[in-house]
Amino acid sequence: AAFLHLPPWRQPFPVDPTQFYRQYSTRNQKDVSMFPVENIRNFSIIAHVDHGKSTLADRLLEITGTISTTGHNKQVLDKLQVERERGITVKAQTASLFYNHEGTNYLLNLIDTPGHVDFNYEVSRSLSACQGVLLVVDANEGIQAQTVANFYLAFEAQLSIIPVINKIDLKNADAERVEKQIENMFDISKDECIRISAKLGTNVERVLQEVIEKIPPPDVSTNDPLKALVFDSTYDHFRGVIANIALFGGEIQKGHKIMSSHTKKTYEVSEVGILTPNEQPVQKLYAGQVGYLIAGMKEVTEAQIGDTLCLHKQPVEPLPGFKSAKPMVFAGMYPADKSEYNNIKSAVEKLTLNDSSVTVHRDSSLVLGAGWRLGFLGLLHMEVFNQRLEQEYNASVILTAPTVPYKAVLSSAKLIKEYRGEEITIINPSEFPDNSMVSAYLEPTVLGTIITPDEYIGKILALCQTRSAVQKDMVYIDEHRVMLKYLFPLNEIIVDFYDALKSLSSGYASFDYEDAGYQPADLIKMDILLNGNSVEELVTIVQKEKAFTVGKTMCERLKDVIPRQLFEIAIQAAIGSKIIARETVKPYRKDVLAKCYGGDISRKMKLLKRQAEGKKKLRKIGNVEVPKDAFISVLKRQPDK
Ligand SMILES: Nc1nc2c(ncn2[C@@H]2O[C@H](COP(=O)(O)OP(=O)(O)OP(=O)(O)O)[C@@H](O)[C@H]2O)c(=O)[nH]1
Repeated sequence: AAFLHLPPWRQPFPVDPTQFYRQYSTRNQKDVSMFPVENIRNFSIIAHVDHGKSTLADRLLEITGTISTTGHNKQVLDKLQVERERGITVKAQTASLFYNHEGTNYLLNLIDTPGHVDFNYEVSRSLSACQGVLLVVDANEGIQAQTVANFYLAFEAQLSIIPVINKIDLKNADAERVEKQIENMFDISKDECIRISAKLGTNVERVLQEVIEKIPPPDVSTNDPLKALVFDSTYDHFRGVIANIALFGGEIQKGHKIMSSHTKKTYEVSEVGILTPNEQPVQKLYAGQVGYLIAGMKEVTEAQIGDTLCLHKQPVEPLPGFKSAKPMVFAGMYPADKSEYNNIKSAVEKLTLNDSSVTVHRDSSLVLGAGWRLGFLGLLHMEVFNQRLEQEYNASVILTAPTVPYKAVLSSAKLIKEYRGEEITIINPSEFPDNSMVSAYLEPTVLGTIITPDEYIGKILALCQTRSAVQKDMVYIDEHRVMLKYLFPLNEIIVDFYDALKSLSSGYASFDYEDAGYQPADLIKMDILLNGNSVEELVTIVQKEKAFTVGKTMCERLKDVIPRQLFEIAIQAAIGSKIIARETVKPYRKDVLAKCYGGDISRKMKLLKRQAEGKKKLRKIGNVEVPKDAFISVLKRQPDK
């Protein structure tokens, strides 16, 4: 009561957020009007994978009383099941924190970001709603490839960067070395680094203070017309589309009639709120704040990420949208059971709303029926998407071997009716145009960054050479660590480059890449035949000079994954009508039941049942049965251990 004469934002903030809600809520609706723009900070945590973003986020949530300290809060912001299982953040999540600093109450909006290279796109999206970032670096591992990539994303977006050195509790922590790296690489004085242990909570409070002191408030005004950037959206089975928004002007509340600048469709707002990290309705959201909005958007395509929402009667100049994500890896997806087509179609639609970086084209295969050709940001992205389909939507699908988008320049486009343009993009190898129609092929390339302890350089150079990579740069970032830059054909790294790099460097080398455009390539189409039948899903585009090796490896791999059957199976790789490699799977010698001597019926039944279950996971090509997961395992250059 002693503070009641003070304006609301000068009042000491209760540590328990439930008190806050009691104090500032009317009929269960929270009120965030007590935070003028100058008391708002919007920031993100960026880091290399596993350097501790999620753990730091948990501590920040606890210190600010957003979540209780009693329960075990392990990576509260990682909500998806795949994220908990794989221990990686896939989908960026947002949380509003309340914090009192030197007598003033602040509203801090924390936007969690994924660390893996495939999800770089989510990082830049999160950054567009922020004015600053915490750049977290592991005190033991030091700067890694993704640290560099993330630093530049933040730097180019002109955000304030607060370097945080995490895990100082580790025995091998060497904060000083990491500070030197930061000074060297990013030109940030080592005095600016904060040394913390997110696990133990050491110095984490200091991080909050720096967020307030070093990151500027958003430069916006409530007096301007409403301008809300949709920076993320999720689909809820019961409530429809929930859009995450950052307000660049004006205010928004229930009942407002709003319009999408993109589609010009209008909606009535039914709820606005903040994320703590669960949805908490508020009466109004004000310029500078970050929160969510529900406005009766039912179609998954309505809440386009990057769209600007405004008042129906007050159209505004839309904010610059996001660079749309560019898919780097394509694969065919088919229902494992054809009758499931419609269920899977709706699951794919819902998942792509949450993950708009996936592109979807309808496709069909002779054997697998109707399906889709999907574009992903990378192989992990593809696996995560597949896993989410299975876990969240109970959908069972067959994924074909991943490929990159090649281009072909047609020599006489006018003569080929199907292709109107001179240059076509091929996202499906089975549609690869014949060499006789093409004057040049082009393949996508990436500029890769590898950071490694110098003892592994020899092995890494050799690996890069086998991947047709061209060295662009090599610098020492401290006495023992080297940063290498290579230009790779994208195709050479999508499947297993990262695994190979990790295993030859005992896990110490890190890798990140960015798009580097197209380059001419000498390409050719290779078929895989099983007893003379071409397997559409295994058609591969290869560099001419590598055709023989790739064909041989694929045949050998297939031999390992195709079970013996009643007859001999010939596995062949062919270019046109020329066979370039062959392996043979010998037929069964014994009947599985021979061992049972006709006596034990229950044992016989068990064997037959096991066989029948095995069959379900097989699919027929001609007369040959192939396990469904064969496609990915065949394309890997190194078999799974
Ligand atoms: N010893 C120690 N371990 C930590 C600390 N902070 C995080 N860790 C551990 O490091 C691992 C990775 O932490 P996360 O918070 O999941 O890392 P992340 O950066 O969010 O990882 P991604 O979401 O995969 O990008 C976990 O096992 C944490 O328990 C710390 O301060 N000290």
